[in-house]
Amino acid sequence: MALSPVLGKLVSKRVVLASASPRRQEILTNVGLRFEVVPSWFKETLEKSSFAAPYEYAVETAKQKALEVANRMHVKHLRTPDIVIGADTIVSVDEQILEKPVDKQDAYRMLSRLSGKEHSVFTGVVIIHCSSKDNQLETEITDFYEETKVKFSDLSEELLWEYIHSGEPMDKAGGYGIQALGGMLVEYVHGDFLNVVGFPLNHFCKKLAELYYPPLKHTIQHIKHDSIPSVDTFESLSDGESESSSFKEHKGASKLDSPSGVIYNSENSSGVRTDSVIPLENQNGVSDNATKVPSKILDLMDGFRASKALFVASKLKIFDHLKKKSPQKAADIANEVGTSVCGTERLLDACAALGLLEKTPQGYRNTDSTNTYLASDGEFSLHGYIIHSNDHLWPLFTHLESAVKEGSRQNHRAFGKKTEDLFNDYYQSQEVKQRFMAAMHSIAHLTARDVATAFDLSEFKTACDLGGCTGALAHELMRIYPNMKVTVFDLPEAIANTSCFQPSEQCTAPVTFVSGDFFTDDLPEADLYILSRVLHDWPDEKIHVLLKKISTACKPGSALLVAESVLDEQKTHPPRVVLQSLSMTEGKQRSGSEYKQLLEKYGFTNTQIKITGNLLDAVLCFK
Ligand SMILES: Cc1cn([C@@H]2O[C@H](COP(=O)(O)OP(=O)(O)OP(=O)(O)O)[C@@H](O)[C@H]2O)c(=O)[nH]c1=O
Repeated sequence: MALSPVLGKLVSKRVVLASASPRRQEILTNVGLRFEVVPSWFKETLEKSSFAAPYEYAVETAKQKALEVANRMHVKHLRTPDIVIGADTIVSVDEQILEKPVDKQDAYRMLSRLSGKEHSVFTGVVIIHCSSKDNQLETEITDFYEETKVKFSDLSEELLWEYIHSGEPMDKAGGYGIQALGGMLVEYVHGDFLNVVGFPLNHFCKKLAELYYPPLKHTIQHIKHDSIPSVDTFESLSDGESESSSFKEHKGASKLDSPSGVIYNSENSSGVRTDSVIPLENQNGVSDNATKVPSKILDLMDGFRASKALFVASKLKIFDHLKKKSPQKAADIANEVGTSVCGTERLLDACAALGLLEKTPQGYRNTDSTNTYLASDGEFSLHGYIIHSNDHLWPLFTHLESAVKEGSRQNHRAFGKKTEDLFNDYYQSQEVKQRFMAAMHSIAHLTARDVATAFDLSEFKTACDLGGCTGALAHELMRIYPNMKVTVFDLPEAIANTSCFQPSEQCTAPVTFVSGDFFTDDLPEADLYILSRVLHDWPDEKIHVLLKKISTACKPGSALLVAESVLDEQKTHPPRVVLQSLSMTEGKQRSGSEYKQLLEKYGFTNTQIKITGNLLDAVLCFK
């Protein structure tokens, strides 16, 4: 893809996204940018009336968010990032600035104000280049904003409330998400769609192009433009140039201090006439028709190497060793792990290249996210799921060609077993059972908070998590809703092995574990039943038995909470979920409307869907 040359400039840098917004993370991840997420603690409380224009407020808020993270990392974590990116999205209507609603009433006020009208969405973006001199943080700040105009249809009260009850508005500026259900409210969009979603990617790439490939004096011509330079400014740039043209060497020629005398005007996207400068060719003299590197395809070609490097480093517990002691040299790690020095060094370098480790002259060390997600004792460790991916999914995926030809799961080829019964497979050996439970625990623990808070569940006094395995979600529910009693109902083989997954500090009443088979045994009584990562695994006949049973067990007013990754209506997004389907289980991944239809068939109504931005979404329906 043509965007890669400029993003490629960031590959060797420690890039930090100072934002908790899952949408920003996704937009940047989707174009292959590698970065660490450090959400900002800056409170969005700047006095709005002190800004002459709404975009100035968004830019200043973005700047404060990013500066807070840069300072905190420098002072507290003693790790100065190279680049911190901050952003702030606001909605502006009738000269008012709307941020995220504080509650449903607030969402109602915002959405009724937007109904039938055109409004502007501004995202302010700040790119901070950081360095440390004499232990002082030095920053060079680049900022810009983007405006997109959006018009809503007239919204009926009923539609408005139904939308608010979906839970979608709550973490979104203006109280809507154009990328999901909120898209249905929109009559037209003028401008960059991704800007509305939370990050103006196109403008960001242009800005980087401007910073990293500043035009040289002899190759520029002055042209009058109606807007910012065309996308060719960065599309035509090859990545083949040497590192000497990186930002550091060229920063003198950037807008901050331009030796060529070229001043880059402050930009806007709303058609204000500005003088701007575009290069006739990039500074390598590479012409526009030079071969472009299809980076997305190359990334896909190499994806298996990256996955396997992660799997092997996890299996060898390298991240655990580095969490206990760092920095460490390759030879020391090889010695501890019992591997070859040359092989270990290559693996460690690969992990550093992938952004999982930092390589310093003193040795290798984990990044913060590696400590959190990859060390096996990290609070939100994915270790169990990674080992499951290596030992179970990898062999299955090596037979993908046969799976596609035959349309069936490849257990027999991958494991020499004819059985299609996933759970019998898993529970036959103690080792496989523990691995499978650790994998399920990883995902359940990581997603528990978002699933438990997707809806206000405080009205339910008793809940039963069917197939709740280690009880990760059950514990989180009891922590969040202290008046709720939660039972986990799962196969005896699973219940017998839950003890090592229980939280060390029990700050709530204990979760009750009951063993049984949800297809054949009576279900424990509850006001709220939960099916987390169950429905996608089973064929329709089994789902029929299960949902019929739950529906019968539910009293009027009881509810069912389904936690699954919900596909978009086209069933091509999120790609992670679409790819999961290739395992060829007898079940399937479903879109929001498919879940709604399925649940309605069993007498559940008022279905609400919350896309959480985490690995699992939540669907709540009532009997
Ligand atoms: C209009 C619109 C907004 N959003 C989201 O609204 C949040 C804005 O809030 P923010 O303060 O800029 O960001 P945040 O989520 O609080 O994160 P942080 O950067 O940590 O402050 C961001 O999430 C955006 O995606 C959507 O997802 N879709 C839309 O159509």
